[in-house]
Amino acid sequence: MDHRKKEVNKMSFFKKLKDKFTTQSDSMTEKFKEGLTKTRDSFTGRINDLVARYRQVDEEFFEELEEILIQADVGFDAVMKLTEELRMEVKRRNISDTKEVQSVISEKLVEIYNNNSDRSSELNIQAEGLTVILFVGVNGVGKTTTIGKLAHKFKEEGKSVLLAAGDTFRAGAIEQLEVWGERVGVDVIKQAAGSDPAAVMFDAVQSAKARNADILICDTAGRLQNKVNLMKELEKVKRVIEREIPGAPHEVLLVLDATTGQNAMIQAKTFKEATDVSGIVLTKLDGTAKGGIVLAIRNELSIPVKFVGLGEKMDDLQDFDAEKYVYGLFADAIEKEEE
Ligand SMILES: Nc1nc2c(ncn2[C@@H]2O[C@H](COP(=O)(O)OP(=O)(O)OP(=O)(O)O)[C@@H](O)[C@H]2O)c(=O)[nH]1
Repeated sequence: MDHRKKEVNKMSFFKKLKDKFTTQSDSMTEKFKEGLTKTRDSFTGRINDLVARYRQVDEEFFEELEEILIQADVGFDAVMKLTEELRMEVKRRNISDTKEVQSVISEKLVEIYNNNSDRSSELNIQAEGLTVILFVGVNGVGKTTTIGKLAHKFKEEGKSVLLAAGDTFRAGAIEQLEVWGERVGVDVIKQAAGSDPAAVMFDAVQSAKARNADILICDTAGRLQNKVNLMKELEKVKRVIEREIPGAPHEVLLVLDATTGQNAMIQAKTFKEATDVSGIVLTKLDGTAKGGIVLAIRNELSIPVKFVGLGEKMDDLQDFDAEKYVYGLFADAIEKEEE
């Protein structure tokens, strides 16, 4: 009986993920696997190597593991939390074989992500009436591309979408948004460069209401140099939107570039102080070997990652899902897991 119980316990998290994600091929899971190739090759490759070198789970093993996790941008606090829980779990389940630990690591990564915030990863979309989504973030992180991809996603779902060119500050920002609008087939509400972003938002909300649009996605300027100005501008924009539609904006999404590591964390902290960020979009996760940043963000900021950018194509913006993410990280080992 005891033995059987152990076998059930050993029906590892890897096996669970394998059953869930490989029995029926799901294009979203494949995207996570593909998009996380760089991280998998380095981070997971190093974990495999660690497991191969250590037969026993001892203190040195944990120390090396901590280093690997920190180098993958998981973030110091999250790493400490993770390894502390791992130590307990290894004791509790009486695990001595390092191979088994890999699956427990993946399980703990999901737990740490999912337990860390009461806010869900799902977008707050209104069942009826207009949903307003405000995008914030510094220039160059992929904000415009993400707005375009998200507009495409909503259109595919049959929703009517409108874009607001609220970045009136950066040269070319309005035109760039228009290019995306044309590509996706949605209209862009704009004014001349240099005009008041709050006035653009007012127009955009009026148009969205007049057209009975489902979703209004608003771009904003990403000036960070002066936090007080940033704060004032975002407050004003939000006030105008809220006055027209009580309860809006329904989401304030901060776009961060995963390849910038600690810089992204600093930006996130500044924006969090400037405005009430409801979710993060982490772009270019496919372009970094340090995909652990997803966990650092969740752990240090307690803001859910709502979307991740896993490539440059229109359908490369994916809803974030912790299990799919971990599957992407450990895909090779999970697929090899025995039946
Ligand atoms: N590989 C990859 N590239 C991305 C992703 N998201 C955006 N990019 C690319 O990043 C570059 C910058 O994106 P843009 O949307 O143009 O961003 P930007 O105009 O520099 O700045 P903002 O719009 O102000 O953020 C573009 O070449 C995008 O194709 C992603 O998830 N993966």
